[in-house]
Formats: sequence, C-alpha cells, structure tokens
Amino acid sequence: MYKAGPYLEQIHLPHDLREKFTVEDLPQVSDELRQYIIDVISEIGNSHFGASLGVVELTVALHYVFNTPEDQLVWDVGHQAYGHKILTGRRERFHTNRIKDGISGFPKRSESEYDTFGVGHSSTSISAALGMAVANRYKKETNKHHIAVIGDGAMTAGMAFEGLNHAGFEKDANLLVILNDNCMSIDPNVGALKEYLTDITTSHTYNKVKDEVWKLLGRISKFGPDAQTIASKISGALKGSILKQSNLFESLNFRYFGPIDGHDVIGVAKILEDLKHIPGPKILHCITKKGAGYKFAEEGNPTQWHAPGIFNKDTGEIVKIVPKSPQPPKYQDVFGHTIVELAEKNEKIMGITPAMPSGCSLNIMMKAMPDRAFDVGIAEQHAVTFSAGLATQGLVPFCNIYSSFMQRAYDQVLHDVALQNLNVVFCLDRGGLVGADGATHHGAYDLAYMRHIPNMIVAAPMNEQELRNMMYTAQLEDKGPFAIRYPRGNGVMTEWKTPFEELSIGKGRRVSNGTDIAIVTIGHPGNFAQAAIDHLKLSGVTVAHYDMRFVKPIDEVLLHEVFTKFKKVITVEDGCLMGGFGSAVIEFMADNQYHAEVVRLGIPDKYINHGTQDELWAECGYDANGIVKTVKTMLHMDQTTQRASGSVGS
Ligand SMILES: Cc1ncc(C[n+]2csc(CCOP(=O)(O)OP(=O)(O)O)c2C)c(N)n1
Ligand SMILES: CC(=O)[C@@H](O)[C@H](O)COP(=O)(O)O
Ligand SMILES: [Mg+2]
Repeated sequence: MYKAGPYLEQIHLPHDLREKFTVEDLPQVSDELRQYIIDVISEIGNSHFGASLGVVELTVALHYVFNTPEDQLVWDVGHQAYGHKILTGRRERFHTNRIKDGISGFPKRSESEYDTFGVGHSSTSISAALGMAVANRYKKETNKHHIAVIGDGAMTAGMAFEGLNHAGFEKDANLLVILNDNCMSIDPNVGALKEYLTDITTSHTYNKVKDEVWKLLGRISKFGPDAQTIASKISGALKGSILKQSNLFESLNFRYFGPIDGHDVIGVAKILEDLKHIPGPKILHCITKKGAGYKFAEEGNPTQWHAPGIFNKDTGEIVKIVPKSPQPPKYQDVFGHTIVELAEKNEKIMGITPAMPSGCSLNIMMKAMPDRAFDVGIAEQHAVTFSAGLATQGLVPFCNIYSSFMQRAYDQVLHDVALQNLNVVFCLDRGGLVGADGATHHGAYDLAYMRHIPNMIVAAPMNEQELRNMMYTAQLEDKGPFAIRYPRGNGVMTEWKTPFEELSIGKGRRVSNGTDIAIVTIGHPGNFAQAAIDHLKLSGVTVAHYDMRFVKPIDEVLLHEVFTKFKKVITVEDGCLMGGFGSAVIEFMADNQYHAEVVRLGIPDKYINHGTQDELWAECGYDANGIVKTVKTMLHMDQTTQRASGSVGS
C-alpha cells in the first residue's frame, strides 16, 4: 500500500528500533517516519497533520530510550501521535486512520498496549501519567518511567496545572513531563503562559548557565541519587542568582530542563537517557515547529496544516473539492457571520471561545471586532465563568464551545451561570455525532446535560435561518441562560442571510401535516424527517412532522396536539437517548396520562466510534432511511414496499 523506507520497514514494534539501530541511525529513522506520514495523510486526508510532523524526532527518541510499553507514554490530546502509532505495530493499518472500522485518530487503550491512556480532549496527560507513577510506586515497580507529552496549547488548561501542582507534591513519583512548545495551538497559542515560555526560551543568560549546569549534570548523573542533590544545589543557586527566582515549573518542585531543540533526535535521545537517571518530577522543555520537515506546512499557515485534508505532497497544494452547485454554508460560518451582524446592532454582545477561533468561526468576529471577541486558550471552565462575569456587568456574552468540550465546564454552566440566571448565550457547536474525531468528540450529551438545569433555555435549529433567529432571540433583553446547539458541517439553505425573526421561547412548529403517524424532531435531524416523509408519500403514507425548536421549555401545546391526534409517534434527535429530547417527550406523555406507541431515535447508550457523519447517523438508525424503516415497522408495512428506488438522501 504505502512503501516504508529501508529502516522504517524493519520496525514493527519499538523493541525493533531499540535492538536493530543505534542512536546515530535515529535521524534516518525520523526522516523515513516523517515521509511515511506525509505519504499516507496527503492521500487519505480526513486527518490531523502538522502536530504529528512536529514530534517525529521526539517520538523516535522516546520509543528508543524508554522501554515502551512497560514505560508508560501518555500523549496529550493525541492528535500528534501518528508517528507513535506507526512505530507501535500499526504502520500497515495507518491508511485506515479515522475511517469507519479503521484505527482511531487518537491513542486508544483498546487499540494497543502502547496507547497507555485514551485521549482526544486536551490537558489530561499529566494527571494520567502521575496516576500511573503513583500506582507503580505503590506497587513497588519503581523501575518504570512515566512520560507525559503535552503541547504548549494543552498546557494553557487549568487541568494541566492541577496535575503539575499535585505532581510537585509527589516528590518521588517517577514522572517526566515533556513540554512540546511550538507556539501554536490550532490557531496561534494565547495567554501569559505563552509569553512566559518565550521568555524562558530566549533568556540567554539563563540558558548559557543552564548549559554549564547541564554538562556538569551529564558528568555526575552516573553517580546515582546523590547526583541529584549536588545538581539541584548547583542549578538552584545559579538559577536563583540569575533569575532571582526559579522558573514557574521549578517553583512547583519540578526539575526543569531545557529548552532544547526538539528536532535534534540524537540530542533529545541523549538527554532523555540522562533524565532516566534523575528521580522525581521533571519537565523537559522542547522547542519544535508544527509541520516540521515538510516545507509547505512549515512555511504555510499552521492552522490550515493542523488538519489540511487531502493535499498534493509534491506541490503542497491542498485539494479543495469544488461543488457542482452552490452549497449551503457550514453552521459554524452562519454563527460567525451572524454574531458580527448582531454585534453591530447590539454593543453589549461579546464573543468567547476556548482555543477554537477557526473551528467555531469566531475568528470572523475576532477580526472585525478584536476588542469584543476573546480566545481564552484551552480553558472551557474559565470561558464559561469569564462569560458569567461579563454578564454581571450587563453585557451579552456568546460563549461558543464545542459540545463535547463543554462537558468539562458543566458545573460552571450550572453554578456560575444558571443558578444566578445570568444572560449568557452558549453556542454549542459540534452538537451531535461529529464523524472522524469519534467517541471523544461526539456532542452526544448536551441536550441531556443542559435540559435538566433550572433556568436554562435549550434550543436547536433545523437550518441556518432557524439558527440566526435563535441567536437573534437569545440576545434580546434578559433572556437568562440560553443554549443553542448545532452540528458540525453544512446546513441546508443556500440562501440563508434571511431577516431576523424573534422566536417565542418554547414554541415549536408543525412543518408537515399528515394523518398516519407523527414525527417529532429537534434540530438538524428535522431534515432527515423531511426526506423520509417525501419518500413515504410514494407509498401513500402521510406523516405529520413537528420541529420542536426548543427542548426546554418544550412546547406543551404542540405535544398536546400530537398525543391527541396520534397513537404512533417517533421522536428524532442527534443526541443521546438517555435523558435526551425523546425522554422529554415521554415525560410529557406520562405526566399528562397520554397513551401512545412512541419510538425514540437517537444515539443509543454506548460510545459511537469514528466514521463519516452519514455512516454514523445510519448506524444509529436516525438518518432518513432509518426513519423510513421505523415508520414502516410501526405501520406494519412491508419493508420492501416502496415505489421509489434507492435509498433516501439524508
Ligand atoms: C478540552 C479540549 N479543548 C479543545 C480541544 C481542541 N484542540 C485539539 S488540539 C488543540 C491545540 C493543542 O495545542 P498543543 O497542545 O500546543 O498541540 P500542538 O497541536 O501544537 O502540537 C486544541 C485546542 C481539545 N482537543 N480538547
Ligand atoms: C484534535 C482536536 O480536538 C481538534 O483538532 C478537533 O479535531 C477539531 O474538530 P473539528 O475538525 O470538528 O473542528
Ligand atoms: Mg502547540
């Protein structure tokens, strides 16, 4: 399938690397590994890219020096772990990356013993690796090493500091944190920490003296544990005198080493070898470049090369699929343009994103109104409570957080916003199944975790016009906490810049009339229902379709109509069935003593792996075909009875 270079093809597992090659061979191994990643990802697309190229040398050095998988290697986020996957027995399957039934795009324990911890959401690696270190200390397995590789972006999350704080307290825990500093998140990294890291990297005096200490360390580190005491006295005194204070990490009892060139694979291997003999919590600060070794990514826009899609590896040209007819916009872009349109008229509107300006299209507002739109770093909890603070002063913050990332800030939503009934508008992008990112990133739970919060309004648009009207309505005076969730990807309206209409809170709408059965939907799956209804007409079935618009407050008038008129009802949601929208409809039915046959379609009570959205909606049975099948089953129709050929579009 894809040809590995002469060295790489001999490496099926890391012990091959350690047994067959010397440290002098590592540059060649790195070059071949990098080329393999470029060869595969340029053709399959649908993957992350720049981050993995940035850690090729680090990956090779880590698997060369440490006895993986006994030594525990934890990748933070894990989008940069393609080299790790290729070196740990998955080279021949790597072309199935993020494809349904193929390998996951992130480290996953069930996929390999070398994937010591499942990741995807950022900033978990230090806590996990510390847990492993303390466990092995307790089990007296003190020969094991525990390494967390965390990026400068991931380091901006509070959880990373919670891990550092605890690790610095566990002085004899054998933990090595590798800070992979490339000054990038998906977009350029932000915050005071970024500036601080730059200071450390550029403070020549500190680094020069550090080199002297480092050489001394190298000479004495063979002398065992007392080398540590000598070294810490020397380097502590020098640092204290030079910087008048140890650096941030040392003040948390970490031994700080670096910054070093993270692309000098031989140098990195030698330093890692030394660090193996220094006990206690250590941090190695590596300077790398995202996209390193592939000039188009190095010289191009690093945000674009974070996940470029298919590209011509020889020319660096990213393949853009040009649609034959005008396509509906992405929901995120409707958000991005609409918030600017609203903010131009309402000076109270502010925009907040935790490190996803391009992903959620708040970058449109950041460009147009830089003093009113904030990228707060990978800090979802802070983003929510920062928004709450803004709201206490009469402003109207639109806090945009991917649905699955919002899971991290559940208490801030409840405790800091809803309990105080503050007027924060939550825009939950990536609501529902997202596709290739898989189980860690599916926004499966927001309808459930938002609808049981008192004071919270929970809405989901069926199309772009509905999204705009919900955003318009949410920014009107004193609406209290308002959540609007919408999916990854495109809507359905090519003409979407329609005039704003204020919605009545909690009011849904009947989209189609029918007599045989009722379908009650929330959000984008209303379009699947429409496609199914068109198809069923061919079989003479007429379906009433209700788009509820709001999960909370739910339109009880409409539901009284549904349960008065119909004895067969289907609910459809791109969300978990447990406690979701369908549960709300069932609760209404029970509370009002209605009796009907209700089938709820949505995400079952299990984790859905990666695939395309269409594949996953079909797998869960709530795409148009799934709805047709359910209607026919409930109406006891022969599933083969259909006048139209082929499947129903989603
Ligand atoms: C909790 C959480 N928030 C946001 C993201 C989205 N995300 C994935 S990678 C990334 C940037 C990570 O930057 P860094 O750690 O520096 O890694 P690099 O890509 O630079 O190698 C972000 C924001 C995430 N995966 N998890
Ligand atoms: C690794 C990570 O968490 C992000 O890169 C995420 O994959 C972005 O998702 P979208 O592609 O839906 O913006
Ligand atoms: Mg980075």
